[in-house]
Amino acid sequence: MANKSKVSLADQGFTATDNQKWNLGTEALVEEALRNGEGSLAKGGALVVATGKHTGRSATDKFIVRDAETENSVWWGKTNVAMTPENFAALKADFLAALAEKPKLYVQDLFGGSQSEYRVNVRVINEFAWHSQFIRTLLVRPTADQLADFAPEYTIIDLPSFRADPARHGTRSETVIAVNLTEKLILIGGTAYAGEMKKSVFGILNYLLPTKGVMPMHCSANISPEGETAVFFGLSGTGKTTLSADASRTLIGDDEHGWSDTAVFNFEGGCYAKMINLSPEAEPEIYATTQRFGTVLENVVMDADTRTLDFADNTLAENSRGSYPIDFIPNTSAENLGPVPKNIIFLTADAYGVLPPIARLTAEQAMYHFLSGYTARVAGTEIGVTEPSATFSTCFGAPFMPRHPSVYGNLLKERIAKGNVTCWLVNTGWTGGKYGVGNRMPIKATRALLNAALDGSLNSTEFRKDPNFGFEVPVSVPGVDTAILDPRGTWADKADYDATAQKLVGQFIDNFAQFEDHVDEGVRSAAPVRQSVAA
Ligand SMILES: Nc1ncnc2c1ncn2[C@@H]1O[C@H](COP(=O)(O)OP(=O)(O)O)[C@@H](O)[C@H]1O
Ligand SMILES: C=C(OP(=O)(O)O)C(=O)O
Ligand SMILES: [Mn+2]
Repeated sequence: MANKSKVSLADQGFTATDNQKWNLGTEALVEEALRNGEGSLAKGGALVVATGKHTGRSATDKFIVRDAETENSVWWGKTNVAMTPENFAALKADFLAALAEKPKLYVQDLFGGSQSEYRVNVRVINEFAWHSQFIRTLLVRPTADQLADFAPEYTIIDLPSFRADPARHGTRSETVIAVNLTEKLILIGGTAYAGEMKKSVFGILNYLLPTKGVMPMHCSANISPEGETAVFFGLSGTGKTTLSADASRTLIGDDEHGWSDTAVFNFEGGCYAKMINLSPEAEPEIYATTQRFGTVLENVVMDADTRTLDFADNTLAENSRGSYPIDFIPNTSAENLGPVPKNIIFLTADAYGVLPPIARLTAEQAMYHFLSGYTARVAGTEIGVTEPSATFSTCFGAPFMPRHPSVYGNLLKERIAKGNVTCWLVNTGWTGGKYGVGNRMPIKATRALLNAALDGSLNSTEFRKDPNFGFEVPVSVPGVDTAILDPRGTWADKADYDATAQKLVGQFIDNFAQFEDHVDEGVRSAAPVRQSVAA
């Protein structure tokens, strides 16, 4: 069969149908998906699919096998949850039995990582053609020559129809993402959310690269016309993908990067953008990707007759997504890298409306915020529930970081200490009051503030010190409504602002207790300050 690898599934010890589709390209995979009834075509040619129950990652169903390899190298706790080798063995046996039953399989041999010295060979075995299309879009596609002698190092078996058994497999539910770093095997079952696959590969690289002197980062990255790189850290929904796609800057990538001694490089070959309320005016580059063949749209609602897309419709998911090859964005780096960064941005979507839209951080404050990894989620979809809830996810990506946060933190510390980098905190969340009272920060305002920070012009303006957080906040920025720069001023009820700010300060301090012993006094004293607030 064309494109079949020199290492067969049988060579890997897997029993499988002969009906294997190896390294199919976009046209063949989309045709397969349509023929299998997995999805339909939208106006312009994008493939539209629905995932069913799981429309986002199942963070609480993810496990790492705890064995000699991982016992002392993984940071066990709430996010990295252990699976016993015995449970994994049972799960693997059941996965292989399920695999043997599939009438057809899609296999892709891909790279995790764009740079040859820092990448892993990943084989992904899929039940769905659209998943095969997704992962070959998101990972890096080998050339024909590279495929000819490709040997898989890590293997992902992705079977959405598999149902895990908590009694037999030690899982929490029927859904499972089980990572075995010794066997170099990842088993994904009971979910059709495609993002699990790409974030699993991210987890492998986050495990491996610190030992090679590379800092792996949950961030987007782009380059100014002058050749200066900026990286944008942030948890899901804070704006990495949105803000990194900017016609005036060259995109390196939207989600996963490594910072070596000489460069910031992409791990991936594609992007995965949020589609909810996507606006052609605010996000023209991303919108354009939805109107063409090769893009996969996950849980976007479409009119069956006209095939027009309705990005405002959240009936299938709030987390609707579009995946597309990186070169669907007009201005991208051909080498998938840029120089080491001049600016580091921490994006946070503060639903409390407490943080300013932009603040400049000292090196110690940057470490404090990196280890904290704050964002705030809106309270959910229940009517009348308007209280936001704080989320602290260390390194702005706890679910993907197998090692102790201090491993990643120390890599950042070394890099900041080399100098020549400015760190910023950017609130893409609420202004004019908390969620339910105020509004989401206009994308235009965020972009204008970022541009001023990144072109250096902001550095020469006047700053004030934030009384709660101690960082510096610009007083006025050309082209931006001065009023939004001071969040307290945007709140109708100042006492409510002060109380809400102090509530958030308290949550930061409580969360940071776990890191106190891992940082020096400088970072400890970069904490926000508790103040007595008049009742
Ligand atoms: N000021 C803002 N900055 C960035 N994104 C914003 C802003 N206001 C609203 N949004 C919306 O928030 C979402 C950010 O999502 P995305 O960029 O995909 O985040 P991430 O890549 O960090 O998960 C998008 O749907 C975007 O349209
Ligand atoms: C794909 C994801 O990443 P992000 O939301 O950060 O873009 C995800 O968290 O599932
Ligand atoms: Mn993203």
